[in-house]
Amino acid sequence: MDKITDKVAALPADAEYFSLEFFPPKTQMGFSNLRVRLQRMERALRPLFVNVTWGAGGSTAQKSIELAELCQRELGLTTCLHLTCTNMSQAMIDQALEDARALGIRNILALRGDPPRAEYRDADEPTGSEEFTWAIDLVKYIRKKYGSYFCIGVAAYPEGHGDGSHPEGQSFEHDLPYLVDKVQAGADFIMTQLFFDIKAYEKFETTLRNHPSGAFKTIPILPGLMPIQSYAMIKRTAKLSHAEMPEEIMTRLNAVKGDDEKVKMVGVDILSELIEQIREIKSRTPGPKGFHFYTLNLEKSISFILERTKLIPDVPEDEEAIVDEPVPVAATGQRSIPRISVNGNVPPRQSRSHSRTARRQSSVGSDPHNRVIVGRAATHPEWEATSTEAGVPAESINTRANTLAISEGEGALGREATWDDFPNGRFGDARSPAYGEIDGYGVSIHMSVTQAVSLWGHPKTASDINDIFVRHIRGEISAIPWSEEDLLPESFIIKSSLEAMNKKGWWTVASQPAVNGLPSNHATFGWGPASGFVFQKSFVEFFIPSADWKILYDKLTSEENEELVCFYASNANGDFVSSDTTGGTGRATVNASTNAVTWGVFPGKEIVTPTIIEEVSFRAWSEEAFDIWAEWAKVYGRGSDSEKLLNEIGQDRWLVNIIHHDYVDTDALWRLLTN
Ligand SMILES: Cc1cc2nc3c(=O)[nH]c(=O)nc-3n(C[C@H](O)[C@H](O)[C@H](O)COP(=O)(O)OP(=O)(O)OC[C@H]3O[C@@H](n4cnc5c(N)ncnc54)[C@H](O)[C@@H]3O)c2cc1C
Ligand SMILES: NC(=O)c1ccc[n+]([C@@H]2O[C@H](COP(=O)([O-])OP(=O)(O)OC[C@H]3O[C@@H](n4cnc5c(N)ncnc54)[C@H](O)[C@@H]3O)[C@@H](O)[C@H]2O)c1
Repeated sequence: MDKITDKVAALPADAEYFSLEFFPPKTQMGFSNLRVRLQRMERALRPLFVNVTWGAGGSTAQKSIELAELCQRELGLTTCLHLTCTNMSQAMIDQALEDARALGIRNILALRGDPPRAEYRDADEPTGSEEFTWAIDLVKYIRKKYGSYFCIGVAAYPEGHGDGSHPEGQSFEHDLPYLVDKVQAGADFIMTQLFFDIKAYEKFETTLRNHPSGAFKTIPILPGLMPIQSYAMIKRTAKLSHAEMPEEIMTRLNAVKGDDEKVKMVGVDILSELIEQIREIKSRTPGPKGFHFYTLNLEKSISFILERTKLIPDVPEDEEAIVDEPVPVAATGQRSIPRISVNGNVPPRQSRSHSRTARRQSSVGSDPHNRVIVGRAATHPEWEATSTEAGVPAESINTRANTLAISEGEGALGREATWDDFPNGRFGDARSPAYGEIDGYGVSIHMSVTQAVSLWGHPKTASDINDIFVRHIRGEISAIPWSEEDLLPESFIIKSSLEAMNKKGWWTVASQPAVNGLPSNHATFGWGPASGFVFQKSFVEFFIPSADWKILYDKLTSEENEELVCFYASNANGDFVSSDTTGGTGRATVNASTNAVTWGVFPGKEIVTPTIIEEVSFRAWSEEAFDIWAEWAKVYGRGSDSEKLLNEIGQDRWLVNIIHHDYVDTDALWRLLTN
């Protein structure tokens, strides 16, 4: 029984169940580490099913299928594959559905993805192919082609969908008729966008359940919930998802915002309370009650929340003795999809008890406040073993392990689970399964054509692009395709240097100024626990024309500078060069460098290094950074001047990241680059 609706129907009427969403990790090490994490989570948390995300436009197609294969076939988890339908060819959709079927996957979350860039879809399509403009087109297509083989889910938005699809603005009322259509076209269940505003959710579920069409009377509706992993992350994600953060929640988060560990703990409280409130709303409709969690590939917060709210189902006595026989899969990177029959030869799993009255009692309690051991060195068995497996020399891992402080604690997952303190952002820990993603939906400029054009116009020359970057530095436009937000206040002190770089066509996408020992409660630079001191090395990441890069490279590798800077650079063809690989200037080639560029010293703790720049994370990010040129180009019509310009520019640039080691001379990097 692998269709979600069959599994839900088999549950007792008072049962609760939940699903966990994962995205394909960005690095090989992340994938290996996710495998171990998934095994742990599946055994300890027992989700009814798991979701695997799909990069908009098919950007993660192969990796998503690989992860779905791991979940469904190796771990035997009921898996729901997300699939988008815009900005990709019908052949890709067909391939994904065939792959899913071959793997024994019976559930698809049918999504639109990014707003369609219409002219791109038609280009490589044979005439007579399907039109995919909205998610409903995919729902209909799957039903037409596969009948009832797949159980189909669709997305819904308690606070309205917010990408500018509706000229009237964003609201649930605008979306409602289209949601009715999606369900009437054959959707079997609904999963919602993340939200924190319980009133909005109450209105959403009540309106659906009482809708005169009767379309939503009994359909499973799974509210989407995102554990709060860090203050900056949740604010960014809520903004991207157009989810309102109620004042009461913000007040609680603001009170602890400088201290990541406290933010996570308050986050567990907030989510647990939200679940209680949802329970009250759901109690008005008979039948099992489901919850969906956006895990962002992280494990600790979610396990505390599930334990606290007693959502983890009990293990029925007759299942205690069952040993799951994993189905072998190919190693990561060597994709092999066994062509098995439609019904698959995957051993059926025993049904599990999801009754509210038969919940597992935690052996360790459920209060994270008592169980977080702060600041232990991250000699984490999971990281070490699997990172070595992923090809990283043990020696370099140990160096990292000694400097990285990951808070460990127990809980449903046991001592092996980790918080992954700083996985996100481009300069987080590339070994973490969660590294480098904010939603798991792949490369995207996260906006409609109309919004993109209103921000960036129709650039026709490189100097138009200089203007866009300069205006972002000045705060005159709120985003560039590589950075969806205004600059942080910390960038203000290097604004004139950044402006000077962008004016000469060195387009900056990220940076930080040097800091030499400011108090951890400093208004602009402070972070971490009280009474500490924080430090930063200056760095800047930017696109530079090939011709300029040749000159700058010589400068960086000159005798005068080579000991003072580290750099990483790559282009759209994947050529890579770094200060580790230069040789030639007297310095022997050394092991891959690891640059802690932000660190903090706190009473009673080892040094904490939240931001690290190294080759593996730079390479993973730079591939995406170049894809973003192509994403931006798609905003404009095929063959248009802007499209041509952006595609050409993407080809002629290098992306360079330069770190200056002299953090005491806070102006050193900027003198080097602007003189
Ligand atoms: C649970 C969940 C999981 C997700 N997973 C992924 C993922 O893995 N990968 C990814 O890239 N994205 C994912 N997304 C994001 C999703 O792709 C985007 O939100 C996308 O912009 C809309 O997708 P949809 O399926 O809701 O689209 P649709 O149902 O097509 O709706 C999009 C908007 O268009 C409107 N609309 C629909 N039909 C019409 C019509 N005929 N005429 C006019 N307006 C219409 C709707 O009201 C809505 O405002 C997910 C979202 C959710 C909630
Ligand atoms: N695709 C990915 O893998 C990925 C991963 C992480 C972040 N991002 C995106 O990249 C952006 C940066 O994320 P982050 O977490 O690494 O860093 P961040 O947003 O914390 O920014 C890092 C620093 O760069 C500065 N900065 C921002 N824009 C700049 C610009 N145009 N020029 C110079 N400096 C600038 C900021 O003020 C800040 O000091 C975000 O928009 C994020 O969504 C993408």
